[in-house]
Amino acid sequence: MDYNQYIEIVKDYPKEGISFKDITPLMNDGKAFKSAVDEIVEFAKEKKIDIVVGPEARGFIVGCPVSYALEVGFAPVRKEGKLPREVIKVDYGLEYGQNVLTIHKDAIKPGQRVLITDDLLATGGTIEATIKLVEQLGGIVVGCAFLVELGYLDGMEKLKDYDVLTLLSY
Ligand SMILES: O=P(O)(O)OC[C@H]1O[C@H](OP(=O)(O)OP(=O)(O)O)[C@H](O)[C@@H]1O
Ligand SMILES: Nc1ncnc2[nH]cnc12
Repeated sequence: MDYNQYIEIVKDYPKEGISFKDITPLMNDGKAFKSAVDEIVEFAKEKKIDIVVGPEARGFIVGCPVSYALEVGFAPVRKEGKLPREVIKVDYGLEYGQNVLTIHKDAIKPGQRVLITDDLLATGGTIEATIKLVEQLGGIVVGCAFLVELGYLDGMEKLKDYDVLTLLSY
């Protein structure tokens, strides 16, 4: 499916100079959303995934239906201060800021095969931080899947050693 028509581009949001790719129209359309989730599930099917990991907040939207379809669990990666039990954390930068991501220490067992999902790959700061968290816990990242990739930024460079699926590129 061509997902291009389901992405709204918003100029200068959230900061001047940023061309924001709004994925909410894609989620609003049942057929397009299902098709996108199905493509990620197909990508993941042969990888023997044990658990899906997604970063807050839009990574949850993509990751949860994928984990449901694969019949595996989902582990949330959240911004600092949001997870209630013992966490490990990583600092990271993104297209419009700086932040800290965390994961519960017991979210992933050593040796588990992990699929990471997010809505969009921009600078790659978020995915890089998420990979670090998973690998620090002993997880094996066997795939990363995104709805959208911003090819004019160098996020993909950070994923050279990983198997990556993106459904739409700008
Ligand atoms: O490749 P990067 O430069 O790291 O950018 C991509 C990330 O930025 C957005 O999340 P954001 O941190 O804005 O949070 P949100 O999902 O809560 O809106 C998006 O959902 C990705 O996770
Ligand atoms: N340009 C962009 N559009 C939507 N989400 C983003 N996350 C980081 N950069 C983004």
